[in-house]
Amino acid sequence: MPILEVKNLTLRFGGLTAVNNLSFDIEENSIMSLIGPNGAGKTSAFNCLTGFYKGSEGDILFQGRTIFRQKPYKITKMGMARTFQNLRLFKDMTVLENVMSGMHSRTSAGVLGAVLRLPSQRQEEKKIRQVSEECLDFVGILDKKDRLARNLAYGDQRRVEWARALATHPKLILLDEPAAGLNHDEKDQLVDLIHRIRKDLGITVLLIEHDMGLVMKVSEKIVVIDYGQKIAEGTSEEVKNNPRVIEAYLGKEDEE
Ligand SMILES: Nc1ncnc2c1ncn2[C@@H]1O[C@H](COP(=O)(O)OP(=O)(O)OP(=O)(O)O)[C@@H](O)[C@H]1O
Repeated sequence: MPILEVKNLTLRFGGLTAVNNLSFDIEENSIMSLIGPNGAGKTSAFNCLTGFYKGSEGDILFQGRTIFRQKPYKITKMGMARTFQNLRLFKDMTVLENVMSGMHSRTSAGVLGAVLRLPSQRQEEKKIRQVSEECLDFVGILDKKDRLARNLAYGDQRRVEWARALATHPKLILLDEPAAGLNHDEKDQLVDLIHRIRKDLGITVLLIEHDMGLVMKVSEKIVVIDYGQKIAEGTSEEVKNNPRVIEAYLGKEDEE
């Protein structure tokens, strides 16, 4: 059963059509990648899925319910989490505080409880801390939880972002270029992490990624877009040998 159904999604910026009549499904508990040359519309499509951009036309169903043009926090609450191409950490907060901050959209004790430090609030805070530590352990940086985010190496800062997204207990996680800036070993660890996110946590993964080695290693399905339109869809083998995909990539390289 698909966890996400994108139906004829179109996004226009004035005269420019960034996403053009795009349709695809993501099966529950699978790993899928959205790829395409620079400027193909991948991030724009991601932003529509997560509510950061409001699509112009089409529909997006998450677990059978429409999320088209919904607010980002509502979509997070429904069980979709994302990371960003550019890190968005609170650099002067600790690693643990950064992860805990991601869970506040899901708390229930309310503002009054927070101000008065009611027992219910303290209980909830304890739970948030525990889950955040579990997520930091999962991504392999629990030992760095009390360090300021700004003092972490770049690869570890990326891990904080992943932990923060995982802490919201998503059903679907969207990773926007998770391998960008990582070294060879870190990329290998990322491949392992993506597999564990699906296998151990039962979370469906959608990624945008330029690193084709990584995409080919983890994806069960790949959707390729160019100029906002889907040009191919299939397994790594199918996509790799598709003449339209080869042309889209080589054509763009020639232009550069
Ligand atoms: N906020 C915006 N306003 C106007 N045009 C935009 C906006 N965001 C993206 N675009 C345009 O939409 C098109 C698709 O851009 P997008 O960033 O989605 O591509 P991409 O596939 O994610 O590229 P990359 O791989 O380089 O990140 C581009 O032509 C881009 O210039």
